[in-house]
Amino acid sequence: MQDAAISFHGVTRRYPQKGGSDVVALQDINLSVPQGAVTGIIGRSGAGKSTLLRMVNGLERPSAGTVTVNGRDVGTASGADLRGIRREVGMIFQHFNLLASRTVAENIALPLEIAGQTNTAARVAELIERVGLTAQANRYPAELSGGQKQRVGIARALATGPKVLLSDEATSALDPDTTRQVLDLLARINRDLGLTILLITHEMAVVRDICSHVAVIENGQIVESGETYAVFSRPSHPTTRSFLQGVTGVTVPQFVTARLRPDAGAQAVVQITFTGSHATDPMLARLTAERGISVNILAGAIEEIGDQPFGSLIVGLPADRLRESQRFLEEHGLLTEVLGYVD
Ligand SMILES: Nc1ncnc2c1ncn2[C@@H]1O[C@H](COP(=O)(O)OP(=O)(O)OP(=O)(O)O)[C@@H](O)[C@H]1O
Repeated sequence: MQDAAISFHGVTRRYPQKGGSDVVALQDINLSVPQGAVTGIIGRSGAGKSTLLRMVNGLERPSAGTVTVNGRDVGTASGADLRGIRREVGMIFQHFNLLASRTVAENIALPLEIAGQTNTAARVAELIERVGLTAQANRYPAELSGGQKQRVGIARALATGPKVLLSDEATSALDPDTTRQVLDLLARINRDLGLTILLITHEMAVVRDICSHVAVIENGQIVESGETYAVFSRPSHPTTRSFLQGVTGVTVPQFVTARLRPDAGAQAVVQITFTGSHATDPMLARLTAERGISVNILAGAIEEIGDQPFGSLIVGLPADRLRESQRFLEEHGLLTEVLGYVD
């Protein structure tokens, strides 16, 4: 097992309210963020994501429980200890938080200056090159696109050589193409520097694209967590299922949904999910060849999730052979879910 870079043990955060009961932002959070992985925390607005993230660099303190970063307790750290932890934890933000009066290079140099370094030029140049902004080094934030601003944010977060990078909805203000480029950059940094990344998002597509691990948070509690492909292929909580709708690349075609019924019909419409080594197995062909069951493929997609092939097919199967087909497919490592029936 990988070591945990960040651990939450029984973490609760209450906000006292004047003349009322406390707001419980987080309740008994237990979570292990693996070293060197990209982990996503996904949840709706108000679920507790920001509170959770801000505990990792000590901007928030637990009301109960402990948060450790590389084995050091953040919740009780102060002074030099807390500064030491913060140097190991970089952070990027949805609205970039750049200083408008400083150029790209000067923004990136800022954390180095704060750390007391004077000869920053070579380090800044290296960071600028890493994020692909060499041509923009002397521009001001107002002269940059959103994606370029976030690249500056990333370079600035990396300046002091952190071991952990926190991302607070870093792509939420960006268009899909730019989002893709920024996520690619984060994935590359994770690979090249072995940096642990913990990100919060409300978009499952972000999790699909770069997270090897995911935790789903709702009402201050983690309702599901694990390796991304495992959670995607077997979501157990309704919130996870609703986040997954539309991001696994396959939806029931309109001509089928229009006729879909929840009860009986001649054909069962079944979603088949396959992951890892099963992705390329020709199981449907075998279902036909070995059992004489005809399979009507309605939609399908294969993508890569958490570095694993992840496929999803929607097929029609004869309703009177449904049980047998499901058993055959499940025995061979595929997951099946009946979506409804058509005549
Ligand atoms: N300083 C505070 N005082 C009182 N309540 C707070 C405070 N900060 C957060 N909360 C409450 O704690 C809960 C969790 O908030 P948090 O900001 O962590 O959620 P979130 O998932 O990050 O939401 P969003 O995506 O909208 O930022 C919410 O009910 C929020 O109103």
